[in-house]
Order: sequence, then C-alpha cells, then structure tokens
Amino acid sequence: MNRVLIEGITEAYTATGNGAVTRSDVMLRIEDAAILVEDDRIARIGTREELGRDLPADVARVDMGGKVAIPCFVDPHTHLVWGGDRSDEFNRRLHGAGYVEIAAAGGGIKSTVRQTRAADRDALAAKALRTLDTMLLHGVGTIEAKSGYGLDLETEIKQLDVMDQVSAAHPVEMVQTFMGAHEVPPEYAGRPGDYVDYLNRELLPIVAKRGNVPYVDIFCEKNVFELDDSRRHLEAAAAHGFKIRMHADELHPLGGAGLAAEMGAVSADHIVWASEEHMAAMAEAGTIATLLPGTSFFLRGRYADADAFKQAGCAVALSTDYNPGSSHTVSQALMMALACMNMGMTFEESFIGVTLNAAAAIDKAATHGTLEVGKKADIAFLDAPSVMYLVYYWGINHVSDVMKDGNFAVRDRRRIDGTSA
Ligand SMILES: N=CN[C@@H](CCC(=O)O)C(=O)O
Ligand SMILES: [Zn+2]
Repeated sequence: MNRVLIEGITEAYTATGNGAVTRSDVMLRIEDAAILVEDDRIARIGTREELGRDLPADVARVDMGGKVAIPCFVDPHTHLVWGGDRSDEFNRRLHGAGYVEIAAAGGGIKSTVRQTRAADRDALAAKALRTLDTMLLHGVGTIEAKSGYGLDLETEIKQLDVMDQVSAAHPVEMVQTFMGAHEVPPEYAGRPGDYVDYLNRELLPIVAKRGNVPYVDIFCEKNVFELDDSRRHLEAAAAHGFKIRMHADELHPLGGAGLAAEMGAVSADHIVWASEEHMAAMAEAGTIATLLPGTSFFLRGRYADADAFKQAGCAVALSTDYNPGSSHTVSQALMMALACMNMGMTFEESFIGVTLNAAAAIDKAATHGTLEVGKKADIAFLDAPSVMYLVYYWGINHVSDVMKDGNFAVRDRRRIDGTSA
C-alpha cells in the first residue's frame, strides 16, 4: 500500500456528505491540517497534531509549504471534443450579431459540426488532451463530457471513441454522455422529428452497446427539439437504460425543466427560464439544477435564478459548459465568482456547486466532491492566503498542485506524470 501524509496545509476546506445538498451548513474548515492518503483514497483528515499520533511506520511525507487544500473541482457539463474553433464568430458577436441569428445563418453549433466532421481522430484527441491538461491545471479532477458535434453515426461515434482514447491516457476522470440531439443536422433541416426517429432507430442501440455511456442529453429548445420530440427521444433513451440529462429552458421558457422532472432526469442544465412550478417539480423528482453562469456571461444573457431554485428545494450545481461557442472556459473558480456576483449565491453555495453537488450531478457524490475519509484522494492545493481567494481574488488561477487518485498530477503549476508523491 502507498501511504502519504500531506502536511503544510494552512487550511483544508470542504463540504461534507455523500449526496446532493440543498443547504450550505455542511462546510468543514480545518486549520493547520494534514491528510493521510492510502493508495487512491483519503484515510484520515484532521489537524497536523491529530494526524501526527499513531502514524503507520511506512508513511512518506509531503510538505506543501503552506497551501490551502480543497477537493478537486468536478465539472458536470462539458462539450470536450470538437474540431476547429469559433473565434471569428465570437468577434462577430462583439460587433453586434446575435447567437441565434448566427446559428440561423448556418453558424453556431452547425459550424462546429462541419469542423468536427472534417477533423481526423488524432487531431481531435490531441486537442482534447490539451484541454484536459488545462482543466487539471485549474484544479478539475472529474468531468462529464458530451458528444453532439457529429450529428451522424460516423462522427458521433468518432467523438465517443476520442473520449475513450483520451480518458485512458489522462488523469482527469470522465463520464460520457451521448448528445446526438444537440442540433438538427443539415441533412434533416426542418425535420427534427425525422432526425429523432433516426437517432432512436440507428444510434441509441449502438451507443447503448458500448456500455460506458451512462447518459443521454438533448437540447430541448424552441426551433431545435421541442417538447414532443424531446420526450420521444428521452423515452427511447430510457428504454435502452440511459439516464437522462437535459439542456433545458436556456433561451426560451419552453418547459424543458418540467420535462426533466417528468423523466426523472439526473440533471437539468441552463434552466434560465424555468418556471417556479417546474422548479418545484425538479425538487420533487430529485433533479439537480446545474446552472451555467459562464454561458450567460459569454452570451451576455440572463442568469438563472439560483435563489428561486434554492427556495424550491433544488440542489444547485455549477458548470463551465466548456464549448467553442457559448462558453469557452474551463475555470470552475470563475463560475463560482460569476455565480456569487451575478446569481446571488454565497461563497459556500458556489463552492458546494462546483464540488459536492457537481459530483452528485454525475452520480459520484459517494466517492467524489469532498475531503472525507473513504473518498477519492482528489485534492487541489491553492497558493493563496485563504480559500476565499477563489472568488475574492477573481480571474486568477490559484491552483498550484493537484493530486488525482492519490498521485500528484500537477506540482508547482506544472503537469507531471503522476506517480510520485
Ligand atoms: N445550448 C446548446 N449547446 C451548447 C452550445 C454549444 C455551441 O454553441 O457550440 C451549450 O450548452 O451552451
Ligand atoms: Zn452544453
């Protein structure tokens, strides 16, 4: 067994618990802390003095030299794999063009679909690996990643294959989602129902057979997949054993949040325009509200009403929505800052949103998202005077070291191969 005692931690800060929480009185702060790691798990956590007693003889020691320890961030909504970029389109938006207007003219998601179809597998993998490195350097240990820039059998499978490939080669842990229903492809222009038939008939059975894609997601939106088509696709997905997540009520109040509750979705995401009735239905169904403040920021749009979700009794998670068009960032610390300043969340609520509740939004709260005995040794270290600097000194990457599965994968802001403690 590999045993490492991590010392020199000015404070360890974490939520506590094994499932999504709707209140923020679950925080634990330990000053002058130490953490004993055994293989890939946290074996003990407490003050340096407490952990100094009765230590196993074979323990190695690592002195962090005065850092803050937090659980690695979990990012429960990313579009990891795509080709090209949309920096030109971004500049057009700065000159006044609208996101919906660009999409209607064949840009937006459709532009990334063209670039992803044209890209070869190795190029997509190399780009995704660079992104995973950037995520890790920003303290992210686990992500959800979606397909959805292929919209045909060949390219959707190519995206899932790339996820398999990079996941096997990189410490950031990944759960996969099939999102063939991210947009209506040009081949089915104006016929979303026919495309849903195609997905249900041809793609769902093939993706289900892969055995490592637990979720199906859909962009339930006006003029994309409206409620009836969404329900038909999600019911077919559920019949194949997939769990459900949704892009819902992002741009219009269509009622996607209500459908998410009806389907027992694990998570409904965006939900900027969700009604109070549907928030209550989500709370009743245990559907997590995954809010994406980076998308509101980048599209200069309305922010989701975090307080209303809280009043309704919904657990709230936060995510970057990393993608080339509507939120091109991997920083969960920045999502905390945006949520605190623009959505009225407290520091504690935002911290829970990017750790424990984010883990719950991908069914991993029992093992991820907190620094507690028995949980994964996924620890991010901040070179900062206190954990508050995550938001208080915003726009800065304070993460200097990252331990993933009990191995250091980042030391002094550099990626390392991960075997040394
Ligand atoms: N809303 C739909 N899908 C993405 C946007 C993807 C894109 O613009 O490429 C989202 O979650 O924001
Ligand atoms: Zn998204």
